[in-house]
Amino acid sequence: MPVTTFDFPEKYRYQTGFDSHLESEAVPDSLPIGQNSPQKPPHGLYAEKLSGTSFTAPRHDNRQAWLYRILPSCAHAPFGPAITSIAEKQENGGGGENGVQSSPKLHYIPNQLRWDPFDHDQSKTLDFVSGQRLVAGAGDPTLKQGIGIYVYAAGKDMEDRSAFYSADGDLLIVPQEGTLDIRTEFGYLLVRPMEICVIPRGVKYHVSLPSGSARGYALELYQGHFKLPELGPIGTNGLANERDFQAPVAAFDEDFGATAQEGPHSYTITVKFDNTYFQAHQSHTPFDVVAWHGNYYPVKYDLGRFNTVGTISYDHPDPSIFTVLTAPSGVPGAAIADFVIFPPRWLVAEDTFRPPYFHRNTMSEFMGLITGDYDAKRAGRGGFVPGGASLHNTMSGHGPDAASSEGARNAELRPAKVGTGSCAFMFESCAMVGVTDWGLRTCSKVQERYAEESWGGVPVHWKRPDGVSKGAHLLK
Ligand SMILES: O=C(O)Cc1cc(O)ccc1O
Ligand SMILES: [Fe+2]
Repeated sequence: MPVTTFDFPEKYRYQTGFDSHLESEAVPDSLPIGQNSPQKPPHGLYAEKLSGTSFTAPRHDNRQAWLYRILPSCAHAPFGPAITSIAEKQENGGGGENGVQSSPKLHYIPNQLRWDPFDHDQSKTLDFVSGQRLVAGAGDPTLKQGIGIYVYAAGKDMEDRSAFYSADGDLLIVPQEGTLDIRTEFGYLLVRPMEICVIPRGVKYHVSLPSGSARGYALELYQGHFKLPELGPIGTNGLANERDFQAPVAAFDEDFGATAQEGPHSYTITVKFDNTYFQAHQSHTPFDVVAWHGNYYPVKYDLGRFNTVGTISYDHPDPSIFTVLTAPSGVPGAAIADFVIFPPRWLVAEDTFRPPYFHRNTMSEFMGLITGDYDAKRAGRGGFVPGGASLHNTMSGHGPDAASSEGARNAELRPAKVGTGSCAFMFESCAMVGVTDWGLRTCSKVQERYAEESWGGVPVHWKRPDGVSKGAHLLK
């Protein structure tokens, strides 16, 4: 059989909508009309359903897609152990045998943590999958509960004729440097810094790097799916609008033999399954979906389109007003993962301490910086820097550092634009977040004096109304 690649000039043309029911066909009349499973689907295609929720999930949660493809996904040789487990990949020495639970050990610690920028892949030996490192997480993918927080650094494309999928969850990718050219079963997504994308659980993809290297952050959702936050009194528009989410259009290759196992080339399919990597081979391309429809599909979003709202009177609103996407935990109002951004915005609040307030939170806050700097944190070397991160875990006190706090107390409160040319983000979770050995030690990026340098110098301003100070300095 000849190997051809259809040349799709519209490779990066998208259709729009978040959790919409979309459909796309790369060849006209490939989608059956009025039914999903005709006796013989059009053009000799196979119909295959991809279920992102149980069949019986309530309508507003239900996520399913129908794929019309040249060969069904089941036609592959058995999976065997691949690179090993996440634990081994991270040089933790953890065991990762075929089928053995091998999530890395997580350290739950109350200290505030901040990381210098994570290393690039200078060696050019890591691709988007092998270049991922689990920094922190909570829960367990086998129970479909919790999250994994990753950083990635890649210096090469994934191998030709390879694809990856995660059975563990949906992956929210936040590129910090370098463009990701993501070929998915549903079509292509080009994702650049200041854009994000979500690849749903089970969707196969291949990542190449047009810019040669890439670095960024990712959050894997072991439970449920991201939604747009409720808008409440904000009304019908605002924050991230549905129409700004972009989904691929169908695109496919033809590379197969007369039967599923007689193709001319071998494709490697890698799956992350309970944080353990398995590989299987098949002799037909996994990117053979000619048409699809449904509401379970990968999507990208340009953070520059976020419609930021804030106070126009006084006080510092909670950062929940900056929520781009939220993944419910099951407890009303408590997210297992919120994705929150801090975009450029005007601050106009009167008689207000304008930076993020001093804070202890039952939710844990993992922050990263895509570009620029974050108000209330020291920028530059040793500070909160693009490509670095911080974690303020459940009930761990944090807030503006001493210099920012003093500056804000004394600032003249004119309207001021903050965050120009910058974007920080937060993965906020109702779970207590544990840190991996890699995150605590192996990466060697933890700033040992973060808390001391940030808050050790916070001055006492307390004045007793009676004018008598009992400060220790007076007792000496
Ligand atoms: O800790 C942080 O920097 C995140 C944050 C920002 C904000 O504006 C208010 C509260 C909060 O936790
Ligand atoms: Fe906070």
